[in-house]
Amino acid sequence: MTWFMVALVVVVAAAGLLRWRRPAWYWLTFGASLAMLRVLVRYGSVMDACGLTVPPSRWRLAVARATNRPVPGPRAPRILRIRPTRTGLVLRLGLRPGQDAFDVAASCDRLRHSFAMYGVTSRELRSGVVEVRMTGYDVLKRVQMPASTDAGPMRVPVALREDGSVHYRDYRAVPHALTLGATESGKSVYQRNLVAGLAPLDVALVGIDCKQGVELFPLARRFSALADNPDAAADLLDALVAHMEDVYQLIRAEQRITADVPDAEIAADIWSLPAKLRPVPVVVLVDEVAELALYASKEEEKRRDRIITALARLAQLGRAAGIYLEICGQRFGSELGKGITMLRAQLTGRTAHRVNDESSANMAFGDIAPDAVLAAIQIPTDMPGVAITGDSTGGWARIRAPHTSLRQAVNTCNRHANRTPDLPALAPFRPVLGIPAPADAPAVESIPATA
Ligand SMILES: Nc1ncnc2c1ncn2[C@@H]1O[C@H](COP(=O)(O)OP(=O)(O)OP(=O)(O)O)[C@@H](O)[C@H]1O
Repeated sequence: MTWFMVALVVVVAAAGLLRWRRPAWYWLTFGASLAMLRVLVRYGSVMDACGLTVPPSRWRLAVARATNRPVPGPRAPRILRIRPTRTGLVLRLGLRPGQDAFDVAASCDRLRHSFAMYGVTSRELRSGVVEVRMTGYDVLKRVQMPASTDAGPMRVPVALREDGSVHYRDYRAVPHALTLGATESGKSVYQRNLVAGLAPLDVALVGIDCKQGVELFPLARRFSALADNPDAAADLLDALVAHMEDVYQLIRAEQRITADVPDAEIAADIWSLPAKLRPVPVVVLVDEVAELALYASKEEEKRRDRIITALARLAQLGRAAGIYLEICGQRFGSELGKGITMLRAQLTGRTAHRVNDESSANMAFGDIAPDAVLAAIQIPTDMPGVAITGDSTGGWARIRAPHTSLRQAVNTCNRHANRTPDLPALAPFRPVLGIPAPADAPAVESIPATA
């Protein structure tokens, strides 16, 4: 038995050294320490080969000459810290004079091959310090979120980034977001992860699901208001605008500005109100947004204008009142009529799942991160759930949400049903719980008689 264990350890370690395919379990057992050894042993020569070294400084040359010692070699960035993680390694490098973060970013692919890692990415932490993240295997193939994450009051972990770090949806940093993707690209699973992440928090969930409620109604126990058709959605959005105005009145009443109130204590949004007075924040999830913007008659056109105006007002003014928009759809461009591009401009967070054409990717990233457009159209069809996420800083990353089934999301919502707040303004839209009446089966045409 002992010999068998020794042989197993040797074979697995050899697999790592010989660069065979390394799955996640391999990485967790041996990979991290072997990779750390490999990086430390080869660091100087790899950096030199990748063009990440600088010639020795003048004073070092002078000291060598004065002391009659050999000429010092080129110098690589200093390793400030090396840390093994669940998915790979994180290196913190101190740049030498003359180097910049772009040099390291441009060499990531060379570093990946040289250190035999699956992926290497870099980002500047502060002037002169760059963080290089290395992953040992494809972390997006089968997403496993870490057991502990850095969640916050309005910050939920929703996906894993390709560099192994957790992708958060932080409503206070990025209040409104747009999620696009072709059919079967993984939008609903992403939205389900969001709902499951928000369910345990002190937040009201409001849903508009124009697929007749099939995605959001099973999660109804955790929702304070739901609408499953454009008529109900128009009324619900008007009620939300009225709620927003009430919250603003409350903030005004609490400001009580006098000469002796320090600037920092003047409330300008719900988060600066005392906790006992603070209205509960509201996250509005809209699935298949294009359905709200389509119309076939004059009446429907009026309803459409009402919906888009209310959404634009919530996007413009909602943040301070604690109302956050999460809009999902297949396309969201100017062909949906007036007001759409104005509304889109307010949606800071952008996520694009697989899209069928460049113009759909442009709707998500054309105005903020043009190089993310190419990445979005390259997502393969056999990887549903993989998405590109970007923000107004121009940065973007490849992410994938863990596969959460509808059953798991329903269980999470039911477990936290007692947290569902009652919002008087939205009371008429509170979902009625119970088993819905069976729907009539679609009529089947009789088979024509044949001779
Ligand atoms: N993160 C993921 N990991 C693994 N599989 C996924 C992931 N996301 C989605 N899928 C799979 O992809 C398929 C489509 O997902 P989903 O229903 O979320 O797509 P969609 O974009 O909402 O499609 P539609 O617009 O037609 O409703 C599902 O079978 C789902 O199991």
